[in-house]
Amino acid sequence: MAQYTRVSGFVGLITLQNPPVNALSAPVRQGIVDTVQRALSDPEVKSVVICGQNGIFCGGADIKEFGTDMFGPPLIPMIHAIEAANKPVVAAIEGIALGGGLELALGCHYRIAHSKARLGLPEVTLGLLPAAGGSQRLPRLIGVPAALNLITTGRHVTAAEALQLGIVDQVTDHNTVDAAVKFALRVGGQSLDARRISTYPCPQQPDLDALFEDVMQKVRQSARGAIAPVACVQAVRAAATLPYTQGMEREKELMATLFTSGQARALQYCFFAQRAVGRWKMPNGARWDTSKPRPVHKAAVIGLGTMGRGITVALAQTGLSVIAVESQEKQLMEAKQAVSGMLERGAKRRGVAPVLDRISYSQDIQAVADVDLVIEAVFEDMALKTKVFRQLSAVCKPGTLLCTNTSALDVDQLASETPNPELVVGMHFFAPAHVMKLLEVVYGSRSSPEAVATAMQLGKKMGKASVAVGNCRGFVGNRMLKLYLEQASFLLEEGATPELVDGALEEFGFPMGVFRMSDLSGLDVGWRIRKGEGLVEPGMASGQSARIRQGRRYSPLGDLLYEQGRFGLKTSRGWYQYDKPGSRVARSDPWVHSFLEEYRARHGLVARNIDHQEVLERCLYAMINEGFHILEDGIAAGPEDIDVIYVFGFGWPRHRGGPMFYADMVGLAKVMEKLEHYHQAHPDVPYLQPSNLLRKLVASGSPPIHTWGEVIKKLHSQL
Ligand SMILES: CCCCCCCC/C=C\C/C=C/C(=O)SCCNC(=O)CCNC(=O)[C@H](O)C(C)(C)COP(=O)(O)OP(=O)(O)OC[C@H]1O[C@@H](n2cnc3c(N)ncnc32)[C@H](O)[C@@H]1OP(=O)(O)O
Repeated sequence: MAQYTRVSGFVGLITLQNPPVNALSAPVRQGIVDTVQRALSDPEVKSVVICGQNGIFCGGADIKEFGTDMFGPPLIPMIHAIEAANKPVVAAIEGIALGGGLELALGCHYRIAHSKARLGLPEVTLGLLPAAGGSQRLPRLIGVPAALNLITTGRHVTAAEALQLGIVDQVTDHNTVDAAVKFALRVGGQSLDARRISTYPCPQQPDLDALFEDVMQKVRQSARGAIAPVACVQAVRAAATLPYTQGMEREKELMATLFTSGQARALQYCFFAQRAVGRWKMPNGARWDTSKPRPVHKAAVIGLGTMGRGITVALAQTGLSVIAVESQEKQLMEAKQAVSGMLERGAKRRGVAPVLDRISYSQDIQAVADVDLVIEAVFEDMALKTKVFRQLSAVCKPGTLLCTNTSALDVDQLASETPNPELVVGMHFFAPAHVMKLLEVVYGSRSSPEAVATAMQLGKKMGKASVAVGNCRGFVGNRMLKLYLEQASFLLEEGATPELVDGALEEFGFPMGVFRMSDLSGLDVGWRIRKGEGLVEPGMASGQSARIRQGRRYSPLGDLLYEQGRFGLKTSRGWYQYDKPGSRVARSDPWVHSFLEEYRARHGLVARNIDHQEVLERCLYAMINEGFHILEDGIAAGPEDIDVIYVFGFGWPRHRGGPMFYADMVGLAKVMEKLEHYHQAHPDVPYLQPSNLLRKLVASGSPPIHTWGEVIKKLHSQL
């Protein structure tokens, strides 16, 4: 919908009306076409202003329309008609002008933005390109390098940067629509010959071929297999080398490939999944819209190891007062220095002042007496955490929320150590906690809806994708990861090398393969977790029972490397070798290859050829199958929760949507059949057996992912 009014006697004012972001749905496009026509045919009207209602210009094409039978007037002719108009059209940009919204503004003859507005062409993040002329107009307006930067990254720019780049003509701190109307009155009747961007030649660029070659190489490298960034470069190249009409043809051609691609579907799914996880619900019926979060002004962090330091930084950067507690003096001093460094570097990057004075440090847990929320981040040991929770219960004011940053331990057990278990939740951050965008908010069986709502809201304020999950060993992320890691080790036993496994996973789109990741996080970390699970005993790694533990297949390879002091990056030896401790450049290590050969010989294992496909199927399908168990158990409320966790916390390539979306894309029947095949080949790996839910979904004809909830509900009602 678009409203039309005549203002100041001579200006036709068109207001886009489609809350919340005035997306260009079919009725909005129809409204624009009709109102522009009306303004142009009214002899009293000398100029036109286009704005959006509620202080928002336009959030772009309506993403919900993609993948449906689109009707209504198409964007390109609509924007052409505006550009071709014989009366000046001014875009009054408040709030946002994104995607098709900015393309609409680029079709106008002038653009005036409010100083707080943000502009951008984020189509690439949805697996698309700015195909309503944006890829052809923007380079003509601001030059090839700047346009390439904006279009291939999808980043938003401030009004100030937009003015500097030449995207907007004027920035105002006052009422943007009033400023635009005034401007429109002034330019009414002036020639528009120099105002139609499509008629501009693209600004000359020395050595265009070298520029595009360089950009293409960089884009391909960072895209990790995503096709949209590459298509964006190709479209801008068309703008730089072809006349406008031919450039538009190329834009259309490239868009046609992207529009129906699986990657675009995956990225658009991620967009909505990211928003859906905010609408959390618990199995007991508590939900986001009926649970009120408590205000949190002052927080405490207990334990200043790597995680505690990152959490302290994240809280302080969110504007909270933080009390950081560490009982060991030396550790406290080191932490203070490290936290200050992180805050200073972060502030420098963002061009703001560091917030060092928001944090006070103490060795004494009594210092947390008046905080609203505590995040415990001590060593991953139940006895130690229990002790801390008992102390906190004695020290904190009534009603303080007690959160644990455990990555796997039982939140209910910790809650049972306190007189108010309803105030206990898990807040599972991912390292480095001030950088990584994921937070698992773990509710226990007695966590109150208010406690969950508070942790979720705090996570959102910290800029994290926060996902509410149930309590079980490893929660969602680590529970699935365990099987992925195990399969990777089994593949080494069967004949693969770390390079082969990592190569397959990196080709799939992970930023690093499982063994490079293990070297980075430290083989000692994995060893300690397995020890905590009773899987590791000294000497056991090479004994008779080495490859069967707790009644099922086990690979002691990681333990053997640990016993050799190969902890990964920190010791410059792990699954790979590194030039020096901390170096990130992984080089193949012949020692590891001989070690694997000797290991196989010792255990009578015959190496066979393993290809990339098997690596992907074994590692990913095992993890996906566990995802179905998690849904069945009600630990995650829906597949979106699992997918957001994997995309934001585990480097799952966003253009593949997350593990559960990927399973849907591959086909549930195929995933099930492969799991059955691998389970038959490895009967000592029980988790390769397809889950009930997967079987049920396949039996119901593999319904699309957004309807799995109904099958899950039915399954629960039968239990
Ligand atoms: C064969 C070829 C066929 C060719 C067909 C051609 C058609 C296309 C032609 C041209 C290309 C143009 C493409 C585009 O424009 S793609 C869209 C580009 N725009 C964006 O990517 C913006 C996406 N939105 C955001 O980034 C943010 O939502 C925000 C910054 C606008 C606002 O952020 P915030 O205030 O944090 O609110 P939410 O993110 O929570 O959003 C609120 C609510 O609004 C929904 N929403 C947002 N943007 C859109 C949109 N563009 N379309 C539909 N819905 C949108 C969002 O989903 C939230 O709702 P909820 O999911 O129900 O919570």
